[in-house]
Amino acid sequence: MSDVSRPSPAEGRTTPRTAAVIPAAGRGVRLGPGAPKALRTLNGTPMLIHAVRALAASRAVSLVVVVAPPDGAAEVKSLLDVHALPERTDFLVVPGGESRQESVKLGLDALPPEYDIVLVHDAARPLVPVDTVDAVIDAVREGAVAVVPALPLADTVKEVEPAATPGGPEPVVATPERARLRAVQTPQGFDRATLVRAHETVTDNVTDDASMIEQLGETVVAVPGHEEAFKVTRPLDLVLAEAVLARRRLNDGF
Ligand SMILES: Nc1ccn([C@@H]2O[C@H](COP(=O)(O)OP(=O)(O)OP(=O)(O)O)[C@@H](O)[C@H]2O)c(=O)n1
Ligand SMILES: C[C@](O)(CO)[C@H](O)COP(=O)(O)O
Repeated sequence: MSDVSRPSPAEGRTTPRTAAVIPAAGRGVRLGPGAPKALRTLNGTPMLIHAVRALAASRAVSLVVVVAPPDGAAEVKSLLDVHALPERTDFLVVPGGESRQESVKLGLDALPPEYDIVLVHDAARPLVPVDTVDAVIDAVREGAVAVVPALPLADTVKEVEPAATPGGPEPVVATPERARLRAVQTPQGFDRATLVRAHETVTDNVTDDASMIEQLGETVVAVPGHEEAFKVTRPLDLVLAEAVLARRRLNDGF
């Protein structure tokens, strides 16, 4: 295991530059038939635009790389052109791949050299609050090589064996201690060089980037996540996302 500390800004370096990679190339099979998930709308605005705005709301993020559905890069570029986005932020669009992991790698490959910190954020988590984004960036700036926002679980979790017949009962084999479990969200934040090394060396299919860092033997730390950073995965999540947006409009007074 290597040392997780890197020189921090306080130790004399200039503040490292931060870019965000937003994988948005998934189909959204669990959401049901329709356009690719990132292009479906919430309160009339594509989910991807909500996610881009959420990341660009952080003053630390100066570049957002959107990884578009493979045949949808032109459509994503025009969406970024027509929706209001902060002028201080640069945007790049690249076509994605077959898996989330491949899409993130394609986004990383497009990053200009001057970025030292990389956030990876699901387009499917359109409502992450800026405070959560900033908490992740701060933890990386303070020296962690990999940071995940995480929440305690409300349900008890069981480990099961596969069912003997599809849809049949699954034998329960273990009940992990819930107090030590966390549900992890995005954006996950990384020292860029470590994340690139992980994507170049880990060949297993994994469901998040931080687990690739764990496979390198590096330390991943968790910071508090946020309920509103939930992932839009199934149809009911769309209802929840619309409700969160309605509450925000009410709170903002318009
Ligand atoms: N080939 C892929 C697959 C997924 N993603 C992105 O990874 C994020 C998390 O994935 P998930 O929620 O599983 O999205 P989908 O793969 O679209 O969902 P499903 O598995 O239901 O098809 C999403 O923003 C999705 O667009 C991606 O960029 N490229
Ligand atoms: C990266 C992630 O959002 C962390 O919880 C999650 O693992 C993505 O999983 P998916 O099945 O690809 O949506």
